[in-house]
Amino acid sequence: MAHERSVTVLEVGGAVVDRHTFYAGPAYFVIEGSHIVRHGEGDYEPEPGEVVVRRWRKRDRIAIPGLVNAHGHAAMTLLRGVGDDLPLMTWLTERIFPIEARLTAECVYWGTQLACWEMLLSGTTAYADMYMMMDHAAEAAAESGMRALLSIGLAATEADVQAEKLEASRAFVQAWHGKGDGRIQVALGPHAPYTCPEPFLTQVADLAAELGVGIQIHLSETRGEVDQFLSQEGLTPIGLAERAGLLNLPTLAAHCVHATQNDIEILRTHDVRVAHNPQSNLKLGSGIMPLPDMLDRGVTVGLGTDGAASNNNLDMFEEMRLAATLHKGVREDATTVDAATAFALATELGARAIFLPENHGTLRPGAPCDMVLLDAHSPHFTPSHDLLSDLVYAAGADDVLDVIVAGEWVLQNREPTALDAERIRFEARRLKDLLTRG
Ligand SMILES: CSC[C@H]1O[C@@H](n2cnc3c(O)ncnc32)[C@H](O)[C@@H]1O
Ligand SMILES: [Zn+2]
Repeated sequence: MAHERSVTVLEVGGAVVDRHTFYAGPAYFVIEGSHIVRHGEGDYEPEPGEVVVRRWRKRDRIAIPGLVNAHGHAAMTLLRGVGDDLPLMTWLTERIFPIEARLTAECVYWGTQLACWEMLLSGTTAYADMYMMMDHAAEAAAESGMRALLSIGLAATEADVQAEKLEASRAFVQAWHGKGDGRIQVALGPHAPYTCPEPFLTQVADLAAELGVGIQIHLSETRGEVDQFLSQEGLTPIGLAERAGLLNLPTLAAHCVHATQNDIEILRTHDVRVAHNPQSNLKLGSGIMPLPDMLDRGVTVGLGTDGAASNNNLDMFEEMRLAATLHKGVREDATTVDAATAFALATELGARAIFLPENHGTLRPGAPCDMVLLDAHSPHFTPSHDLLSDLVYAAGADDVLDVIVAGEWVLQNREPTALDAERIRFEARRLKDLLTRG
């Protein structure tokens, strides 16, 4: 007799398992605990030993893997609309840093809850976040049910402040790495070479090696940054990060807009993961990252929104579509970054970029059940010639109805199950008034 296993069966009207495998019509998934064990076309047929304990009938839904936001600053949702239409350095130093100096722990907590709510509503199940007062961000992330890679953003030029920040990062790793049934992961977060002197970057690398965690950093975001390092150090910011020893750790580098061909070789050699943030880079006037070159050279790239004050939303459907269209225009070649590639950037490759294990960002057997259910009756899927095309070029956040993470429903009919949307709205408005008063 076959060993009995309790399973949940989910029946859907269509599904994308990964960029290569999809069902244009009825399909089913068999879920055991938090993981997918198999999927198939049509109606569910039990296999020996399977005891169906729950059956979710969702033939009016299309299942896709949860989207992965590979770079952001979650609590900046409270700063949405602050300093629009300015270049990065003016935006940061004249508008963002002064208002961030007024942020409190409750701003970070409610700003992160607001970000999680917004991300769930647009089909994101995992995200990377670098910010301040991160214990409060971690608490909010854990409560949301999402997966998150979290880092305290480190920016310090004085030795005593640097030492203090390193100790805070050590404590944060000890408190949160692996928490929430493994959904919360921690990395060290040196903000950028222009806010962290090289010896400090090396200290961060040494601490990451000691603690067994990775790194998130901003690199080569603007031409001005690259020119500054070339003239002062004779190296690009990516070259400097390599010299400082950072790239020997698992590293997630945000932006890399002005990466040179030599920089791309450095990224490839060290298997650095890159977060491409096309909307933020355009809005801040930073430029366009050489995505096709990176992909051709085998660099792992994910997509990110960056913070809500430079995007100005956290919608990964928009990033996916922009990544697919922007580079076609730049190269004057409609075959560049096709729909399957754009979809992979927002799912499977994004998961690799933020160091999630094998199979994350897919609905393959063995993958965690991190799934988004879209409205199959939406005009965007009516009629459907090609599901991947519909997802990348037509669909949007409004098509998201339900979100499941690790087999648990975290959004049901567009209502979060673990977050209190009304309270988040109330607190966000109250805190905005506090932040901007007198
Ligand atoms: C020290 S916590 C993180 C820090 O990063 C700032 N930030 C937000 N967006 C960007 C960006 O595109 N480039 C560089 N820094 C950015 C954020 O405001 C925090 O101060
Ligand atoms: Zn950033």
